[in-house]
Amino acid sequence: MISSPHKLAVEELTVAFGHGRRARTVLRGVSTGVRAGQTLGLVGESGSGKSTIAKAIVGVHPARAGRILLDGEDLTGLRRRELGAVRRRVQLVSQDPYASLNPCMTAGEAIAEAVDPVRADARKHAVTVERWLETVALDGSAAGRYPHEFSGGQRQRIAVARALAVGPEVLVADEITSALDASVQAEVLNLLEELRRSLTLTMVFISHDLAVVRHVSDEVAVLCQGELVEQGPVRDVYRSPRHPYTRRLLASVPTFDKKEEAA
Ligand SMILES: Nc1ncnc2c1ncn2[C@@H]1O[C@H](COP(=O)(O)OP(=O)(O)OP(=O)(O)O)[C@@H](O)[C@H]1O
Repeated sequence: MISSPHKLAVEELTVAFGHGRRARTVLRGVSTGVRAGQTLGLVGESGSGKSTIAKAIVGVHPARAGRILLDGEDLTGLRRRELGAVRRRVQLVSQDPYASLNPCMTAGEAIAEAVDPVRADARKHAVTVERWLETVALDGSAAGRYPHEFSGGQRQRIAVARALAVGPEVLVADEITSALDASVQAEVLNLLEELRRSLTLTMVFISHDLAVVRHVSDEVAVLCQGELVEQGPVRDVYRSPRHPYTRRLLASVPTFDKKEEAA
């Protein structure tokens, strides 16, 4: 165990795809972290490696080098059997809820499976399923419907409910509102914020929308071509970015003038 101020820490993480001469390094020695109960915003242009970090954190992409620490415990070194329990403590919700929701499972079955992977019976877990659906402001009747029978915003709510039903300590939200209309986006974000507070979740919030990131995050980390160039309290980074890349990124959003940040 390593003592760290972070609930979740990423240390010198390198991720590459392919092998030999075809290998392509997508993340190069990235170090970042988020304190318990806080939200870390992760920003960077398209292709900078944000989703790759998210997937590496939940073990979808193996680390070529570096460590991912949860409460000081290195997840990259765990054996398969140990990994199962630990993985439940960190859940990923991504932009496309179809990626996290099985199209052949009803919302109720998906949530029941999250609660109890061994006996994923929606009827057995009906009360819990209904409670989770209500938590994300959906009607209990949603339990019997399939992902394609919901709107994009509703699907995203079910994906959030499914992830939270697992009982995670850390939620990694990867562009979860990008595909939604502005009004639905606000609803999902408000819901997420309420849940984060009530469940004292630690969150990694990935988005290309700098306004949304500023709204939800305590700290922000800036990724540029697979390298982390800056991290700090969100207000400081937005008000006085140190790295030229961060300055360029913020300058590309016209609403971020100094007056607004100073207010
Ligand atoms: N499974 C994969 N195999 C090969 N290359 C990949 C794979 N996944 C991602 N990449 C590459 O890694 C780089 C970073 O991709 P990633 O999806 O992490 O970026 P991102 O910052 O999340 O982008 P966006 O904002 O567009 O989602 C891209 O160049 C992408 O093509």
